[in-house]
Order: sequence, then structure tokens, then C-alpha cells
Amino acid sequence: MKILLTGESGQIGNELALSLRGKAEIISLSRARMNLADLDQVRDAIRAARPDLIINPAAYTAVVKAESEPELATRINGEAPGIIAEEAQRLGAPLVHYSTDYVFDGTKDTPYDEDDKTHPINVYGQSKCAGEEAIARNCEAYWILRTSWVYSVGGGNFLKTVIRLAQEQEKFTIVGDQFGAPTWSKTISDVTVRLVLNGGAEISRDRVRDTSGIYHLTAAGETSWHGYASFIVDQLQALNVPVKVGGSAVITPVPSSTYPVPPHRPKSSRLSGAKLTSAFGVTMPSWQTDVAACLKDIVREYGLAEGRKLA
Ligand SMILES: NC(=O)C1=CN([C@@H]2O[C@H](COP(=O)(O)OP(=O)(O)OC[C@H]3O[C@@H](n4cnc5c(N)ncnc54)[C@H](OP(=O)(O)O)[C@@H]3O)[C@@H](O)[C@H]2O)C=CC1
Ligand SMILES: Cc1cn([C@H]2C[C@H](O)[C@@H](COP(=O)(O)OP(=O)(O)O[C@H]3O[C@@H](C)C(=O)[C@@H](O)[C@H]3O)O2)c(=O)[nH]c1=O
Ligand SMILES: [Mg+2]
Repeated sequence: MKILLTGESGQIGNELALSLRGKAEIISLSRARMNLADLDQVRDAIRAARPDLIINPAAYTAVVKAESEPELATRINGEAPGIIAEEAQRLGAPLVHYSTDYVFDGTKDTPYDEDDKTHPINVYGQSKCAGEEAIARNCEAYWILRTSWVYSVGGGNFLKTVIRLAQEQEKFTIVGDQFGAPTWSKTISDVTVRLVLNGGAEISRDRVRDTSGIYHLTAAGETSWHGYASFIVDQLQALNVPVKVGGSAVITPVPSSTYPVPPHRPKSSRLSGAKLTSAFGVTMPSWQTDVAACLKDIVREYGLAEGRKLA
């Protein structure tokens, strides 16, 4: 099986490349070979590669910057996935794509289901929503995996920002009125690989077409950004990482209305995983289990217990 993979330098793409290599033929197309902002190049690159399956974790993920670059974010997140889907349909290749909790406005008081109405409240969310719609319009065999609050050992993310804050500041404030589930890129990749390789039976277009649609793929449980940050600090202390912060008790929750950086973000990012479980038998680990495991890897990788600073 020949898999076209995008975004290998990103959090999810990197894990996918690591776990798929050796199990399938991987054609990894980075920005240099297939720039998602260049729609003609996207079409040409897919036609040249002729994959059996396309996995597209590449995206414009800079939520703040997207507000000042709406056209670029929309081309990459909204239009390119539509072209990818068209070409996938032409080749008879299924498409696996990733989307976000930010397609919702966050006003629902129970976890979102896949068929809940989308209503994004910032440019990034609008662009990702447009991408979902374009895929659904243009191809018959796709899985859109919606995840949230992604972190990893290698990428830039909130978890690593909090480690830096803990190493540099005695106390700090974190937004406490937005709720969701931090999700490890490695777990997202593991589940994707499990779905795609289907117990060694390889992917079939019919199987994806029969189960085509959106699936929520987030860690189990929920917390606020503040609860997440507090957990990170507790874990760092348990792992004997020297920190300046005086413990999780001195991280103060603040309302998002006081956070100086636009745009608005959804109050509730909680996504129900029930459909993924019933369709594929996948149950997700708790967010705490995965954050603790990833932190162990980060502490080892960057020598944090020896007092090194996260660059
Ligand atoms: N991060 C998060 O918290 C969440 C992410 N998601 C979704 O999951 C998916 C993966 O996210 P994540 O791994 O965190 O993303 P990252 O920001 O870690 O990586 C993005 C990847 O996309 C590539 N990319 C960006 N612009 C272009 C372009 N114009 N052409 C080609 N490649 C490009 C980047 O390449 P380069 O190195 O060249 O920039 C990089 O490989 C995305 O669809 C995202 O929307 C969903 C929910 C939460
Ligand atoms: C860095 C930082 C953030 N915050 C708040 C702001 C915000 O409400 C929340 C998270 O900050 P971030 O900058 O990580 O937010 P953001 O970049 O919007 O994160 C989102 O990225 C996109 C790609 C997604 O798809 C989403 O699932 C989500 O992960 O924490 C603080 O309170 N203090 C801080 O020091
Ligand atoms: Mg961000």
C-alpha cells in the first residue's frame, strides 16, 4: 500500500511517519514538495504520486496569526482539503484528515457529538470547518478525525509553554473557563494507524466508504486549561524537575475575558468519543494518563531533571 502523508514536520504527522514506516510505502510530501497554499501544486503532486491512501495532518494551526491572515489560512485549511478530496476520489483512494474542536462555538453544556451543528467563532475554526465541508462534498471515502488541544514531545504546544513558565516564574495565571481534553499526538497517531492498517488487512476503499464521516478522537475526561497546567506542574514536581513555581496552588485561574490575546476560543471543547467506540471499538486513555506519559518522555529527552531548561 502506498500512503501519501503530509505534514511530517508537525506534531501528528511526525508520529504517523514514525509508526507507518516499514508497514507501508510512505510518500512524505512536505511543504517544499506540496505547498497547501498552492492549489495547482497540490493537484499535480497527488496525480504524480498516485497513492492508495492519503493522510493529511498538515494544516495552518497558528490560531492567533490566522486572524490577520484569513485568506492564507482559508486556502490551506479550507480549500486545499477540497482539492485533496477531489483527487482522492479520482484515484479511488480513501482520505484521512484531521479537524478540531474549534469548529464549534463552545456553548453546548454536554459533550459535542459529530452531527452537532458547527459554528466556529474564530478564523482558524472557520477555515477548518470549510475544509470539513469541502471534503464531505468532494469524496465518498473519508475519515475526518476531530481532535483537541494537541501536544507532543517535539512540537510547540501549551504543555511545553507551561513547563517553561514553571521553570521561569514563581507564579502565573492561566485561563480557567475553557474546558476540553488535551490529546497526545502519539495516541492520535496510534489510533489512526490502527484504523488504517485494520489488523493487517490493509485499508480498503469500501471499508472507509461504508464508515465515511467525522469521528471525535480526543483523550477521555475533561479539564480546563488551568486544570491542565496545574496537573503539569504537579507531575514535574513528582518527576523531580527543579521548577521556580511554588507548586500548582500558586497557578491562578483567570477568566478568558482577561486574557489579552485574541481571538475568542470556545468555552466548551468537549467532544464525545462514543461514535469512535461504537464504530471501531476504540477506547481512549484518560488525558491524565497520556499527559503523564508524554511528560516523562519530555523530561528524559530534554534532561529536565538535571536542571536543564526547555529551550
Ligand atoms: N495543534 C492542536 O492543538 C490541534 C490540531 N488539530 C489538527 O490536527 C492536525 C495536525 O495538527 P498539528 O500536528 O498540531 O500541527 P502542527 O502545527 O504541529 O504541524 C503542521 C504541519 O502542517 C505543515 N504545513 C503548514 N502549512 C503548510 C503548507 N502551506 N503546505 C504544506 N504543509 C504545511 C507544517 O509544515 P512546516 O513545518 O513546513 O510548517 C507542519 O508539518 C491539523 O489538521 C490541525 O488543525 C486539531 C485539534 C488541535
Ligand atoms: C500560552 C498561554 C495560554 N493561555 C490560555 C489561552 C487559551 O485560552 C489557552 C490555550 O492557549 P493556546 O495558545 O495553546 O491556544 P490555541 O493555540 O488556541 O490552541 C488551539 O490550537 C488549535 C490548533 C486547536 O485546534 C485547538 O484544539 C487548540 O489546541 O490557554 C494562558 O492562559 N496562559 C498562557 O501562558
Ligand atoms: Mg497555538
